[in-house]
Amino acid sequence: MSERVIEVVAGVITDKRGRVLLSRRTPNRDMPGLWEFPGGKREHGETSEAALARELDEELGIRVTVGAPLIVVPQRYPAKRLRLDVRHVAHWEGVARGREGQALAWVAPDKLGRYSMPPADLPVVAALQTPDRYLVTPPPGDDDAAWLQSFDAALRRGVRRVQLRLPGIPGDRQEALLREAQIRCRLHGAQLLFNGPVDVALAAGAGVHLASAALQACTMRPVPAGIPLAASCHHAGDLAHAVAIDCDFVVLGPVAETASHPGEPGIGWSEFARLRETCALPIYAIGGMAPADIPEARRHGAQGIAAIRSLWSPD
Ligand SMILES: Nc1nc2c([nH]c(=O)n2[C@@H]2O[C@H](COP(=O)(O)OP(=O)(O)OP(=O)(O)O)[C@@H](O)[C@H]2O)c(=O)[nH]1
Ligand SMILES: [Mg+2]
Repeated sequence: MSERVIEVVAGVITDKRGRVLLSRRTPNRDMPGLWEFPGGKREHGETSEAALARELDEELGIRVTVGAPLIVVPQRYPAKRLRLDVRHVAHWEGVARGREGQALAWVAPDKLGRYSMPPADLPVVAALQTPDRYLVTPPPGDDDAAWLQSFDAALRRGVRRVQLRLPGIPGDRQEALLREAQIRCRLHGAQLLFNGPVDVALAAGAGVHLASAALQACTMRPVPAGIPLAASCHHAGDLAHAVAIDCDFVVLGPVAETASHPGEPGIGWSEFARLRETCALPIYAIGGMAPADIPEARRHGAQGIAAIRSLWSPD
């Protein structure tokens, strides 16, 4: 698809209580009735900051200082392509009101999911609500106690989402490690997803991470809503299938070359962003990724990074 990409900039405006401002699209525009982050199209020659300040004045009557970037979402809709550049608003002055007749709502971040929003906003909401890094566990070797100590250390360093992946480990040992990992995740308020049999994951109170073959074998969501479901994706077909079975998020890659597959180049950021356009899910970039890559990942529409080495034992 080669048609022009519409550049849109939107703001995350928060009040003193941490609530986020949403604005409702009016009946005379596309996607009427959906809630969105206030903002609009960047004009020719305008910087993103200037465009956002202008739009927020026109639409809400407030004067703003644009803050840190949150995420840039490349998104393809049936009749157009856009790049939604979302910025935090660092400071604002005035009284926000719907100057174009639109309804406004101040929404607590954990309630954003209750508002129907355009597909491009799903990754934005995920970026506000959920972790920017997803640890994939390395195999335990022959020392489970040492492995669990490293697991604890990763949680202490701030990991809050974990895929437990233990290839080649016998079932009973795997289940014991899963139980121990779940105890530790609960202590730290972290989310655990098991890359293994669904019944074993559910019995341990964990979510499910589907390897790409397991994803393709699923014809419907294998766990109830409320139990986290993720999948590993390598191409557009995987992403479409993940959407069809209603995954909560996915990982996509390899983006760069990895230590485990030397000599195999990754898909790179532009291909990542191209694949990202087609699907409205939070997507972690995997393959040679480290926390230092998170800003770049966010600029290409990723939720953040998924990694083994760099999140398990940082140098
Ligand atoms: N402002 C904003 N636009 C979004 C979001 N999500 C999203 O898909 N869009 C899409 O991005 C485009 C932005 O258009 P807009 O209608 O706000 O543009 P605008 O303020 O310049 O208005 P105008 O072109 O009607 O004068 C629309 O196609 C809109 O559906 C979002 O969170 N905020
Ligand atoms: Mg607008």
